[in-house]
Amino acid sequence: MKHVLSIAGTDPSGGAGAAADCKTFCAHGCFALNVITAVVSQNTQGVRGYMDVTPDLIADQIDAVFEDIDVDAVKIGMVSVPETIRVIADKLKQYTPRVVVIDPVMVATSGHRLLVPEAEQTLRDILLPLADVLTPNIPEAEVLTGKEIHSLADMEAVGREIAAMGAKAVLVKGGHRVEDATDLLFDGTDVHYFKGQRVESTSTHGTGCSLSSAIASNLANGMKLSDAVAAAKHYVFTGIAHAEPIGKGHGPIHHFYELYKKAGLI
Ligand SMILES: Nc1ncnc2c1ncn2[C@@H]1O[C@H](COP(=O)(O)OP(=O)(O)O)[C@@H](O)[C@H]1O
Ligand SMILES: Cc1ncc(COP(=O)(O)O)c(N)n1
Repeated sequence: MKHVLSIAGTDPSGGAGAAADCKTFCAHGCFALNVITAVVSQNTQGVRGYMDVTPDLIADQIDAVFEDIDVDAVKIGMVSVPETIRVIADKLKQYTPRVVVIDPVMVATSGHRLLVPEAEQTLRDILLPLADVLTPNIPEAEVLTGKEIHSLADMEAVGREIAAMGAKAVLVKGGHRVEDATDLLFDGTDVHYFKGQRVESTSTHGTGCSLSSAIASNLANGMKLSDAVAAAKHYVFTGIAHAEPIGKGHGPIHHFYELYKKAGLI
C-alpha cells in the first residue's frame, strides 16, 4: 500500500482541507498521513477564522512522518503565511519525496482568504518550483501570472507561463468556467484537455482539495500523469454528481467511488 501525505489546513465540517485529502487517499487504496498547517473554523457556509500552526511545529510534524514512514507522494494545500511556506519548502528539499502535488489554495469557495496577500510572492518564488504538478484554479492562475483568463486559449497560455516559473506540470482547473468544467494540463511538453461537463450542484466544497489528492494518490499508485489527472477528474465529477446534500451551504463532495462503481452508478 502506498503512503500519501497531506500538508494542509483543517475543516471540522469534513468537506475540504486535511479531511478531504485523507478521505480521497483512502478511497484510492492509499494510507493517509497528514500534517496540519492551520486550524480553521469553517463549515459548508464559510470560513469563520483560523490560527496558523507555528513553523517549528509544522517542521516537527513533517520530521515525525518522514523519520518514521516511507512517503510515496505529498500533496500540499493551505499554506497561509510566508513562514509556513518557507518551512515546508526546506523540508521538501531535505526529504525529496518522489511526487509533490501542490494546490496553491488562496481563497475558499465562500470568499474567505486562506493565503495572506504577502505570501503570494513567496508561494510563487519558493514553493511553485518544487511542484511536480501545480493545480491552480482560474482565479489562482490569474494571481500567479497577473493575466486574465477568459478562454481555453488563455488557460493554455497561463499554464505554459506557470510552468516557465518552475512547476514541472501545471493543471489549470476549469471549475470556475461558465460553459463547462474543462481542465487543461501542460506537462512541460504537451497540452492535454480534460473535457468536463458542469454539474449544477451546491456540493462543490473541497473539489480542488480532492482533485489534487486524487492526482497524488494515482501518481503514487504508478499511473502516468495524464491518466492520473483523467482518473482524478472522474473521481471528483462522480463525487459531485452523487453527493447527498450535507449542511446549509456548499456541501462536500462524496468519496464513495468504489461503492458507486459496485452499485453500477458509474
Ligand atoms: N460544477 C462542477 N461540475 C463538474 N466539475 C466541476 C465543477 N466544479 C468543479 N469541478 C471540477 O472540480 C475540480 C476542481 O476545480 P475547481 O473547482 O476549479 O477548483 P477549486 O476547488 O480549487 O476552486 C476540477 O477538475 C473542476 O473541473
Ligand atoms: C483548509 C482548507 N483548505 C482548502 C480549502 C479550499 O477548498 P474550497 O475551495 O473547496 O473551499 C478550504 N476551504 N479549507
